Amino acid sequence: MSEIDVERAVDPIALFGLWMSDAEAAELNDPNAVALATATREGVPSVRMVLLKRVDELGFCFYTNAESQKGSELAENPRASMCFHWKSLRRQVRVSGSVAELPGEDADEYFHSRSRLSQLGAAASEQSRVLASREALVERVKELEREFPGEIPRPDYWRGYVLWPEKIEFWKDGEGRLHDRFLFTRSGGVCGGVWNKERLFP
Ligand SMILES: Cc1cc2nc3c(=O)[nH]c(=O)nc-3n(C[C@H](O)[C@H](O)[C@H](O)COP(=O)(O)O)c2cc1C
Repeated sequence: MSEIDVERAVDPIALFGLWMSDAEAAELNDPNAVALATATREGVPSVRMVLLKRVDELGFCFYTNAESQKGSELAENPRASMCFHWKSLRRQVRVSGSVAELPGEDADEYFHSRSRLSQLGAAASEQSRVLASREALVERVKELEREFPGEIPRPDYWRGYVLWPEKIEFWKDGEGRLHDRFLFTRSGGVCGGVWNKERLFP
């Protein structure tokens, strides 16, 4: 991707797609890994990695346990921020906005597209709660294997989320710390809207 493309870009979602393709070609693993920051109602922040599974007209989609720390925080404060860092490309993308749950059918489809082992692991995990021992987790997986020899039902707490971007910032390493930064800000309501683009000091 050339400099000119970043400078000329008017659609941040399309630009993100191009950068993600570059990352898929360049990164050793998990180019879709992203730091997801959430906060409590009082604004106490927390951050962890998740995998971005899709970007579409609704926004940036990921899947997790609704009863985890992030799930609880999103339930009480449905706003979040994401930060991608592709080391091999020396690029960063930050995204922030409001978060909504995806429909159950969407979560069903993705849950059942995963390997049986991943489905068992998700069903067995009371994510973010205290676990007495590793053996207890392995035993829980074995129980579920016996209970569900066929399809494993998606646990109700296993859900998809979509971050509706209000701001997307692209950062690209430059010589002598003269990095390029472009901030796209959406205006004009929750459906569609218009992107405004500004260059920022590095
Ligand atoms: C590269 C990477 C990708 C991850 N992807 C996910 C994911 O897609 N969904 C998820 O629930 N946890 C994922 N995790 C685990 C989370 O970082 C975290 O440990 C877990 O979700 C519990 O977070 P919480 O207690 O803040 O809710 C991933 C971890 C790493 C290192």
